[in-house]
Amino acid sequence: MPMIHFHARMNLEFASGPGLLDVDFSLKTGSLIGLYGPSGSGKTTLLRILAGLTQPESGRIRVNDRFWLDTEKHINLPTQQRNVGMVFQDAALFPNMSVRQNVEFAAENRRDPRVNELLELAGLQNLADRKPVTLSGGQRQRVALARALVRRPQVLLLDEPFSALDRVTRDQLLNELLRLHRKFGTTTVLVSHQLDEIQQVTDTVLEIEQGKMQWLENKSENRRADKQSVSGIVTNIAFESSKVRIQVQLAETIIIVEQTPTALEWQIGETVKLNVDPEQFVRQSKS
Ligand SMILES: Nc1ncnc2c1ncn2[C@@H]1O[C@H](COP(=O)(O)OP(=O)(O)OP(=O)(O)O)[C@@H](O)[C@H]1O
Repeated sequence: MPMIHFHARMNLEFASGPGLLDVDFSLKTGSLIGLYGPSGSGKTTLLRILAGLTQPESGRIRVNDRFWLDTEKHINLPTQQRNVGMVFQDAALFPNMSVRQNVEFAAENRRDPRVNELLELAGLQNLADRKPVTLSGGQRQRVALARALVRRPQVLLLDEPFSALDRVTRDQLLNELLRLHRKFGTTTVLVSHQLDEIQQVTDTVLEIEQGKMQWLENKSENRRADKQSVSGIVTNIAFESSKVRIQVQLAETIIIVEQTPTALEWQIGETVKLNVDPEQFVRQSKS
């Protein structure tokens, strides 16, 4: 079965002091995995090692039959030869090029039919002639995703690509990511420090903390089971700059739910159902 094997050890300066990044995992080619962990735990470093942007003290990366890295044998393929696509939090698009030109520029051949296919799949046809400066953050990230996929990468690396976006846009883009993944089957690593974001697209989650890893598959099942559906009445809606704080009265508890203004569908006095996840809500006792 086509697999990716990754093993790397590297000394890092964590916030708490020096420590070792020590990661060893295998995944099936074509899978979508989440890489989850707190800030400074080693997620970006792991992606950089995969991409060939950082070299660990020791390690081995095998993608199907090809070694990208083998420190014992002094193999270390440069990034250009690793065939990875990358999307970061802030899409660095070429400002002087249109959306179409940005995607074409990344393609091996400007006339590759994949350019049009991706513009269409990412919902960018109507924006194809616009310059990045005229796009919203979500639209820019769509262009970045299309650009990363146009070269048919073997591995797609996504480093918190949607974390600067509002929740509604983020959810939309996560759905689009899932659709693109199902269509192309590109092996994808999605980094986030928000577990709920990752769990929207995959149950296969690698947790990394202070450079040490563990698989979270079972924990994610448990977390889902933890959620409870409860009914409550909306008792107050307060608009703040970029969000809405909605107060929902349950039997014994008042819960504050934060939403973006565009997602607001509730009215005061309405009975609503909440899927309660303790990490998503600020609980307040009834006074
Ligand atoms: N080349 C390096 N040498 C030594 N230490 C490093 C190196 N690169 C990063 N670090 C340190 O390793 C730790 C992990 O960094 P990394 O960027 O991988 O974390 P992260 O999990 O991606 O964090 P965030 O979610 O904030 O982006 C940090 O404390 C960082 O300062």
